[in-house]
Parts: sequence; C-alpha cells; structure tokens
Amino acid sequence: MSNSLIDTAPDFNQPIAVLKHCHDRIRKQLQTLQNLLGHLPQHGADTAAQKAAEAVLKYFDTAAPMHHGDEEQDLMPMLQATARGADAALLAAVVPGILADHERMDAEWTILKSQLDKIANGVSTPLSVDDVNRFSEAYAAHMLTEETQIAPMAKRLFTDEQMELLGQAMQRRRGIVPTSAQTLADLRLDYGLASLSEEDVLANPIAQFSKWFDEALNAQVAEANAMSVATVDAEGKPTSRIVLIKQYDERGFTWYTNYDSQKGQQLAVNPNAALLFFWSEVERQVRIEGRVEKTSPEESDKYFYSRPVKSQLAALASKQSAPIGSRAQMEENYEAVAQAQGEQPKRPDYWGGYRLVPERIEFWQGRRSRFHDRIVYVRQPDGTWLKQRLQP
Ligand SMILES: Cc1cc2nc3c(=O)[nH]c(=O)nc-3n(C[C@H](O)[C@H](O)[C@H](O)COP(=O)(O)O)c2cc1C
Ligand SMILES: Cc1ncc(COP(=O)(O)O)c(C=O)c1O
Repeated sequence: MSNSLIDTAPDFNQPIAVLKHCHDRIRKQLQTLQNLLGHLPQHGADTAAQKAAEAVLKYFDTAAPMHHGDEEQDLMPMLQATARGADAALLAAVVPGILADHERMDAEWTILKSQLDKIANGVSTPLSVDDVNRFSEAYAAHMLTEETQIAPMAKRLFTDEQMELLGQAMQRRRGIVPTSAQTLADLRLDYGLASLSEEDVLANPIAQFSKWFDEALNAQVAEANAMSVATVDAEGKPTSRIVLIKQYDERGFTWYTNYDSQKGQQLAVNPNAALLFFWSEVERQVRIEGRVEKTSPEESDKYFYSRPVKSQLAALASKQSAPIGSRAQMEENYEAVAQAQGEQPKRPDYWGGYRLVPERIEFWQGRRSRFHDRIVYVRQPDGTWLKQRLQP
C-alpha cells in the first residue's frame, strides 16, 4: 500500500501511472532547463549550473529513450491490437504524429545536448533560448496528447493481464529482474490481446492472411515479413531457416534465394515445405504448408533487378551455404564480381523465387492460460477450403 502523502514513483503494476510519472519528471527537467537559461548569463557554468546540466543530460540520455521505447514498442502496439471502432480510428489519427514527435524531439535533443555537455564540463557557453523553447514546446504538446487521448484509452481498454504484460515489458526495458530469481522454466507470457472465432475469419485464407499481415504491419511487429521455411532432405531430415516473404496472392507465398543453397537442393528432391510466421507483438502465429515451385524467370528478373545493386552483387558473389575459408575471401569474391559486372549485374540462373502453393493454412491467436484459438483451412480436391477449429 503506498502512502499517498509521500511522492513516490508508482509500481510497474500500474504502468500507465508510471508513464504519467515519467511525464512529471520530464516537466521537472524542462523547468530545470528554464532555470538554467536564467542562471547562466549571471553565473556562467558554475557548480550549480554544472549539476543542473548533468541532471538534464542524465534524464534525456537514458530515461527519456526508455519512455519512448515503452510507448513505441509496447503501449501503442498493444493498444492498436486491442482498439476497435472509434478508438481504432483515433489511434490511426494520433499515433503517426506521436511517432513523428519522438523523432523530432530526438533531433532537438541532439542540438541541446552538445550545449549542455559543455556546461556540465564547466565551460561557460550560452544555452540557446530558441533551442530550449523548441524542445520544451515539442514535449509539452506531445505529453498533453498522450495524457488526454492515449492514457485514458489504455486505462479503459486494457484488461488486468494486459496491464501486467505492459508493466513487465517496461521493467525488462529497464533491466529490472523480478526479485525472486526467475528460472528459465518459469519464463512465460500469458496471452490475452484478442480472440479468433469461426465468425471472425474470412472465407478465403489468403484474404485472412492479408488481413492479419496488414494488422501485424500496423502494430509495428518487428520484421513481420520474416518467416521460417522448413524443408526436408532426401532422408526426410528437416531443416529450417528465416527468409523474407516478397509476395503473396491466390497462387501462393513467394521468397527469393539461391537455388543451389541447402534449401534449394532439398526442395529439388522434395518440394514439400512449411512456412511459419510468429508475430509476438500481436500474439499470433500463422502456419502454412504445401508444395514449392520456382517462380518464372520473368518474375525472378523483376524482383532481382528491384534490389539494391550491392545486394545483387552479393547474390552473385555468394555460393550460398557452401563453406569458405575466411571473410577476406568473401570480400575478394565480391570485388571480383563487382569488377566484372559493373553497375548492372545480370541475374544468375541459380538465383530466383520459390512460391509455396498452400494446402493448409492455420491461424493461431494466443489466449489466456494456454487455451488458444486455432482455425485451420485445408484445401479440398475441388479447390475450395474446408475450415476447422483445432484444440489448443
Ligand atoms: C531476417 C532474415 C531474413 C532472411 N532472408 C533471406 C531471404 O529472403 N533469402 C535467403 O536466401 N536467405 C535469407 N536469410 C538467410 C537464411 O536464413 C539462410 O541463412 C540462407 O538462406 C541459407 O539457408 P540454407 O543453407 O538453408 O539454404 C535471411 C535471414 C534472416 C535472419
Ligand atoms: C542471403 C539473403 N538473400 C536475400 C534476402 C532478402 O533480402 P532483400 O529484401 O534484400 O531481397 C536476405 C535477407 O536477409 C538474405 O539474407
């Protein structure tokens, strides 16, 4: 129980209150900056000024980036995954501005920091009133938006479990480990952002994938386009690796690679493969199974020539998955290819796309206490899709 007469920081089990507390600390630092503006002309970089500059530097170099991280990586994605209707519309309108503010405030901070560094080191240098005011005004408007639009929405929409998850994420960002030594076996997240029912999913699994993919992008899932591709060798032994999806449509899911690589050799013998997406931020997994075919040379050309030239050259310089003696040898190979090919390298026949033609697509939504939702689509001989719920 906290004593309401004493001003202490709130616990991480009240993450929105912690964020508000951060705002109050930011306001104090901004006031210190104003005080410095008044102090410096008379006293120069005396001990008091040095201490004030140090305090501001410490806060905006360490605490402020973590505060922005809390919002960008946890609070906003969680809200975006939870909000519906008018709340979702409000977020769509407000969040891009908040992210842009963070970038602007970072840039403004860089300008102020170089001045404060000198003052902290006892160098009597002027502090620019304009720079301080721009920085302060950017923060003031930004914090007001968050306190009036974002925080009340989070308090209204988040369940106790979501608040707990947010608080845990914020603690992890600050390197705070739970007091009781946590063992590996105890590491677990409980999911609860959303649900998935037979009525929620679209009739066509590609359309459903498209919906979830867009939602993952909107929720700023890190590398939402990264997927695992599992293949098997001639003896049926599986291997898997991450690649980037480059296209999907009714025909299937496409990525690009070296046809002579390990996966290429395995797919030549056995075209069965499985794709996997895990979008942790939205607590979703998509599993896709089917047979793989090569994209047409025209499609491969189109993608190859759309890549940065250096990546084209790297593809030419690499016998993917073959051993090599050293990094230096690789660099030599790259230089030789760059010399030979110039600015317009030609796509080699051994580099191109694979398209997995799906036979089975499963959508998994994490739920509380491991009682998850799973809906699978299985392609029928007549080309239609049979939809079933699977047990968690
Ligand atoms: C995020 C990420 C994306 C990747 N994307 C690709 C890709 O699109 N194509 C590719 O050939 N390798 C990609 N790789 C490298 C593969 O994971 C792998 O190392 C390489 O394809 C060789 O695999 P193999 O020996 O099984 O054929 C990526 C790796 C990571 C971590
Ligand atoms: C070896 C290799 N090839 C291709 C890709 C796909 O990248 P890009 O988007 O540049 O085509 C990657 C991505 O990491 C890669 O590592």
